[in-house]
Amino acid sequence: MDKKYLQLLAKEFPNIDSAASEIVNLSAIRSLPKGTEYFFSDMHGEYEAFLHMLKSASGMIKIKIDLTLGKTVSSAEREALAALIYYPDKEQKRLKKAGILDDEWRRLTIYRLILVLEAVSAKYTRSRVRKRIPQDMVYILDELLNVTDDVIKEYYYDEIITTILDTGIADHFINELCKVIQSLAIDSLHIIGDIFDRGPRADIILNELMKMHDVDIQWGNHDISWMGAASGNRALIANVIRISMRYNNFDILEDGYGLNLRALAVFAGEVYKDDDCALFMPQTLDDNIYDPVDTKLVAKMHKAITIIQLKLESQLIKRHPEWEMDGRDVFGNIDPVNGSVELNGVRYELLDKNFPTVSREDPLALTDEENELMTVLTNSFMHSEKLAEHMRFLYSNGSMYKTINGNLLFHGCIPMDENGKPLSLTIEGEQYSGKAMLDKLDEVANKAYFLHPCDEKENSADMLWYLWCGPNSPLYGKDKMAFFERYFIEDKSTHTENYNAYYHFSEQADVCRFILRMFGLDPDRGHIINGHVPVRIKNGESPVKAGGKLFVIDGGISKAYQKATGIAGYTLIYDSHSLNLAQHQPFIAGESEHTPTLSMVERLERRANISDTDKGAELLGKIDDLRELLKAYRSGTIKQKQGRRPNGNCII
Ligand SMILES: O=P(O)(O)OC[C@H]1O[C@](O)(COP(=O)(O)O)[C@@H](O)[C@@H]1O
Ligand SMILES: [Mn+2]
Repeated sequence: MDKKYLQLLAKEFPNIDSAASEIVNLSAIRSLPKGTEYFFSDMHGEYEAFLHMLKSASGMIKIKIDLTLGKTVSSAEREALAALIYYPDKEQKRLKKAGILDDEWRRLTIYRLILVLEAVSAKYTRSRVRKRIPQDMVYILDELLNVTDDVIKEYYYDEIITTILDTGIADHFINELCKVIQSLAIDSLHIIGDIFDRGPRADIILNELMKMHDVDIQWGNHDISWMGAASGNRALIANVIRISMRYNNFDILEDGYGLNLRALAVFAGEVYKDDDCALFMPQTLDDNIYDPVDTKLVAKMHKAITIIQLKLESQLIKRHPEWEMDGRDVFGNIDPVNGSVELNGVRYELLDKNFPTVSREDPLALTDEENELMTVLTNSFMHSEKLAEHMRFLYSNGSMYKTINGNLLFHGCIPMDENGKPLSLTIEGEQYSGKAMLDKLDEVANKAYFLHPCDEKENSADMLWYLWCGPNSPLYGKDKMAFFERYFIEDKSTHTENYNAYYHFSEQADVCRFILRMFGLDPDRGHIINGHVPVRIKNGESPVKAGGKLFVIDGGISKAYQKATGIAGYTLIYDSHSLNLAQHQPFIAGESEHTPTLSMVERLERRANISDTDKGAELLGKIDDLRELLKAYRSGTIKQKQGRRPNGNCII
């Protein structure tokens, strides 16, 4: 082994004792049960429902409460304890008002919470639990959790709880205990894309995700659209604003990201003064709390930004003939004077014929005012600190796909032709397909955001628009995005969007096995986990496909899609025994009981330990390195130093 590397390692483990004891530690960690992984997708800004899923660990905390206290505590009290764990601040305030918060309640509650904490932390190392506990509580909780003698334990508990009550810190202590339970219940979190759009506050979801210890994101088409907007792509800036207007979402833009929409309001109010913009009335799923805007004005803003988007999209399509998207150059084929468009050789009359900013000679050109407006909006996007912070997080914790613990995670599809062969895409002049396509697109996505202004940055950001809606985009996976047709054309046959052949082929286990192998995974053990396509349970569809090789977990957390799916989302939960699906019912704020229906989709042949996970393989690599270091110390190739390892040995 490289001597330089061993010398670096020797700085951390300066002698035989410290290296050997680290080997023992790591080996012990590898033999613990694997932590519980949670998979979510398609949250689409529904922060209240999603936060509830996080806080309750999608029903797993309630299960632990029932297992621990089911025999001695009534079901109403167990439910109340669950509500306290999920919303400790709010619940304590409510109980105080109701006059329930006395010392007896506090004593009982602390005792019960410690039992639940014991249950959720049972499979973690002591050091890992300590890391999740706030500094001022580490000592007390460590003591409480680790007394083993039952007689001493009872006495000890009483003593410590009495002191907590005497010193007046009980309410704070209860609060923190609840948060530690929440935090330990979810070991790692995988988000299979589409955090943004439709629902009210994707920014609040991101704030919450940024607090989690171990989270990864596989970008969805809606996330990439925001990433492209934040990279300065004007078509995508128009797109994210259009979708916000369509759902009457001002709070995320103005309150969440401080993006100023005044210029758009003024422009739309003037240009569409005498137009009621009836086709553009917003759908209101949730009221704006901070920025209520008159819906008639929203409709004007919605139309104004849609027209700009359509012009910019046609410009993009013309700039990139390699995308072969001429068929989507709708504004290139519009007759703004008599109000019609030609699509695939058929001329359609438009439902709205008022186009004050579109000229017959050059329908794709922005007017000076539109151009100015886009400059203002672009500046606003480029200067939002909060948006930049969220985007950096999406980049640092996100990617086009992820392989983890034998599974393959991506939002949309691996684009395929009618014969099930991976389709290729021209990127930077070269053809890519399958895994290589996703790897290349990951690189392009990074260049779009992180390069300084230059042609390469701009072309990369253009590619993010393609990823949003292009026919061979692995994040989109449909032949077209028919939003123009849905606004402007009555004939519903033009509204149809056809899914890529992947969605048909991936129902076959053999195809999934082929894809898993393409990503270097074991097809016997692995699964593909996708979002993007709402699973219509009420029409008899199942999220478990291809004989259990593929899970599609878009169950409609998004309110806009709950009518179609019949439920309110899924969580896939992968613990050391099995893979389970939690099926959620619509979330109603203020109601505490939202325990989902759990069903097991696969039982593991034997309990999985950390040694069976990617982390376990990483630790094994470390153990091998340390063994080499031991050899080097014993042979004298590297000299030992006295002293201990600088910062303890809390690897996991
Ligand atoms: O229902 P909405 O919000 O108008 O969105 C419809 C559009 O969203 C899409 O379904 C893409 O969004 P998803 O990735 O959430 O499916 C398009 O195919 C479709 O044109
Ligand atoms: Mn999607």
